[in-house]
Amino acid sequence: MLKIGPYSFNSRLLLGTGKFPDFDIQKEAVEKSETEILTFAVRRMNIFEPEQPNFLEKIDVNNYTLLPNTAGAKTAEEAVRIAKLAKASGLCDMIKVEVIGCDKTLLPDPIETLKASEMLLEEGFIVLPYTSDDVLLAKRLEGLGCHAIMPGASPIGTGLGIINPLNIRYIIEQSSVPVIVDAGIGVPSDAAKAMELGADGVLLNTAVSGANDPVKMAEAMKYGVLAGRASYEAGRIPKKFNAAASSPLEGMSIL
Ligand SMILES: CC(=O)[C@@H](O)[C@H](O)COP(=O)(O)O
Repeated sequence: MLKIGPYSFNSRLLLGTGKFPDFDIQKEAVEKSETEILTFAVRRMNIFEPEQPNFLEKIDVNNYTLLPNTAGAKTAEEAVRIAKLAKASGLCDMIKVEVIGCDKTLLPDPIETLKASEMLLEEGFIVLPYTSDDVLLAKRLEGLGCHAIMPGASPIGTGLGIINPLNIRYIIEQSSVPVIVDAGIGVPSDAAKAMELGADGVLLNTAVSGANDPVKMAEAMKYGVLAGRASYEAGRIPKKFNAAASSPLEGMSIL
């Protein structure tokens, strides 16, 4: 079970909803992924204009927990404004804090992310900040009371996978709240790697929406997350630098 604040989920895969070729493929991919949490940019939603086109229109949103995110915010104040808008429109009280500090790298602004998280916690939100893989910043965010920490594997949309597994491992080891590796996942083995490191979940979007076959990739990601989690729970063998026969012959007579 993935537990975030008062919420529990069976699936550990969180899926972004943007950039799909069309709404039918989006719907099918979401279903195949078996995700229970969908994230979307509040700014892209016509939340106060139900008659306008809705980019989740094909999805039965009652079957999912919607995780609004503050994409587009460049300051803490903007992020808080977006989060309040989401709450006012009746969306879930969970918020993914995304305050981008650089248009080229799309890396999160650490200071504004920290500020926004603090302000949103004071407002009673369930706060999930998207952060870099900075170990000390992750600790500071947890110290504020954030309900989960979402370190990036690599910059959004790059599909480069986990650039710094050691930092992700440190963040996981020190954290007493769920760690969800977010952004930069390219293939299911990246998602599996995150889970093998001990992540509680993985959030991804582009790897599925941009795949040649998004529906098949959504299913593959589901298995990647499941395999990685099972491997983590099973406990891997230690890495060794000396070979050890898989079928030891000691004590056996050679024919
Ligand atoms: C959808 C969302 O929240 C993105 O900002 C997220 O970080 C996913 O990144 P990828 O598209 O690289 O998976």
